[in-house]
Amino acid sequence: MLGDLGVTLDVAIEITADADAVTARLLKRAEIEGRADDTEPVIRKRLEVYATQTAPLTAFYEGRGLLVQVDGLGEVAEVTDRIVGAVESR
Ligand SMILES: Nc1ncnc2c1ncn2[C@@H]1O[C@H](COP(=O)(O)OP(=O)(O)O)[C@@H](O)[C@H]1O
Repeated sequence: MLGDLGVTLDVAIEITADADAVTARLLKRAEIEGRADDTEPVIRKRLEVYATQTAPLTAFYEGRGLLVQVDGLGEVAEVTDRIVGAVESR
């Protein structure tokens, strides 16, 4: 699809964070924003779907030498700096 647009992919960034940290973030969002889908069973299901359907894609990008993993734990500003660093290193 990108090829049709004459665009090449420089990097694919995978932001990693363990399930407990992600669950805690979403439960906090539930408190703040009251999102009905931020309940523990729904979060667990979303993480399962990610693991089975989306995470396997990383092997595709890794095989092409495009994958960079960024640690998603820490303050938003720290994670942002890591992502910017990963993009700039390409
Ligand atoms: N580094 C972080 N530290 C703490 N909370 C975070 C961090 N990154 C994102 N969040 C919070 O986690 C929640 C989900 O993040 P978001 O990226 O919006 O997820 P979604 O993929 O559901 O859109 C949001 O409330 C966001 O503010």
